[in-house]
Amino acid sequence: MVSPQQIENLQNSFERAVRLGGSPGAVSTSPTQSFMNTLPRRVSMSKQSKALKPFSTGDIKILLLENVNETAINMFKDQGYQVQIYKSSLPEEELIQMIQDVHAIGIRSKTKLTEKVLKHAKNLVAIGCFCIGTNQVDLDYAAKIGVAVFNSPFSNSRSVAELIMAEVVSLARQLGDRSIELHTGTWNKVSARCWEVRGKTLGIIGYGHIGAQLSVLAEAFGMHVLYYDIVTIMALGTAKQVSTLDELLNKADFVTCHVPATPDTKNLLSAPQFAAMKDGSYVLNASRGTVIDIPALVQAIKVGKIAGAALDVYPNEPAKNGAGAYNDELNSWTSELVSLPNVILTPHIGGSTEEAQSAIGIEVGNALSKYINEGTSVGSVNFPEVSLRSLDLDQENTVRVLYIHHNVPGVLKTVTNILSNHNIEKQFSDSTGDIAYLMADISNVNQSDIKDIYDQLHDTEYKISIRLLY
Ligand SMILES: NC(=O)c1ccc[n+]([C@@H]2O[C@H](COP(=O)([O-])OP(=O)(O)OC[C@H]3O[C@@H](n4cnc5c(N)ncnc54)[C@H](O)[C@@H]3O)[C@@H](O)[C@H]2O)c1
Ligand SMILES: O=C(O)CC[C@@H](O)C(=O)O
Repeated sequence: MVSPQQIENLQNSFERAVRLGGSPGAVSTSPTQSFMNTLPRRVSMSKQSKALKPFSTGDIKILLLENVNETAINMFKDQGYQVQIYKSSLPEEELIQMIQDVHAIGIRSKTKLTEKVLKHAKNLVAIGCFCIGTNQVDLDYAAKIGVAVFNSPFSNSRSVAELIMAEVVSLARQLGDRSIELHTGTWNKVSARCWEVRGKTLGIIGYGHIGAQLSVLAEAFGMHVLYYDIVTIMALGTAKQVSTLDELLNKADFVTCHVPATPDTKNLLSAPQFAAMKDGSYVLNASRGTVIDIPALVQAIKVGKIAGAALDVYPNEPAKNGAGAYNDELNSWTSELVSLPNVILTPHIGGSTEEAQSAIGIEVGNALSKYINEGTSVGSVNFPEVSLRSLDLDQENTVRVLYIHHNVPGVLKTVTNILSNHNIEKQFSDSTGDIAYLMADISNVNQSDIKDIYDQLHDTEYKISIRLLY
């Protein structure tokens, strides 16, 4: 039960935050309604935590592109952030304009956050990829300018695995072709080269979140599962890891790709790999468009080596939905591909289910909010993962220092010197490559000290960016 006194204490702490407003890098505000709604949960903890809610959240600008789910939109709006929403991605020039003054940007797989684009982001602290893949972001450059990138590593894995299973059955039964024929009035009741999947072998390239999930579903269909991965991974069920890609290609009836887009996976399946596959086998790709050499696949289908394919991803994909968007201008081989029999083409919908999108919205929305409000970088894909336990409610005049810097000797000594007039209650520092991130809670800080601390940290040689939260 929350006592009136407890609530009053909490409100007082926010009023104090409002009074501290105007310090560099952070201004304060009263708590938002959503935050107040969580009061009973927060204050019933045995040791009362002071949730940092340091900014004037009304000043935080978030740009959301590519139809990011409403779970995230609502979360940001509830916190009082200014949220700008677009259903599609933006052309580069427009993106450069829009990114200039936002504090966070949320994207999916289409928006390319290149060095050229990120150079124009003056206030950006975080990027949320509302998906699994992060190859659309220049992660190293983002880290170099102190921008943390978050994603949702497995919220849509099941959706992709289910789609692949559906496609395995559909390819085996030539379902796409039968459906198109009937839509145009042709009755074509055939069984030639239509198969059950029971007893057939599924070859999974990349046995991560999706590959492993798929393995379980395939075995439930009575399939044998082989997988190839660059690391040794424990098999689920009776699946077997093979030691070479060729072994998998030689033995599988269906080959499906679930690897990230990396230089090593570019054209992982090309003419030699199709040649190594069994006659009449099938190819599926719901990973990234660069993983399969599509012109080589077209050839392998034309000569009858490959009996069908299901593709969800392409080297170039349209920026938005619409008729005529998928054409030869986008990828020169489009007309040839669409004219082939038993080829299922989907518009990058592997992770597009209500369940997945809603879960991704919550996960990435939470990660961005925690990073903006508290500096917690846990889950970041390009940044040291740093977190400190919350401040206690009764910790007056405590400031959280977030200091991102180049990972060179002597920096911590300099920073500790600057903070040494105050009590460093706790601190945590970690580094990844050249980027290091220090989080420290310092107490006994008067309002008048804050600007001074900020200025001194700002003048340090190896700083990348600083935020002070209170
Ligand atoms: N179509 C969609 O809508 C959709 C949805 C989600 C994910 N994806 C894509 O699927 C990819 C895989 O997703 P995941 O969640 O399973 O990723 P994951 O990171 O959990 O698993 C990837 C696996 O691939 C392995 N791997 C990496 N390079 C390899 C190589 N050269 N050869 C063999 N194995 C290699 C890794 O060791 C890892 O086990 C993502 O990177 C993303 O690009 C697409
Ligand atoms: O939703 C998207 O745009 C991307 C889905 C998928 O490719 C992912 O990486 O999670």
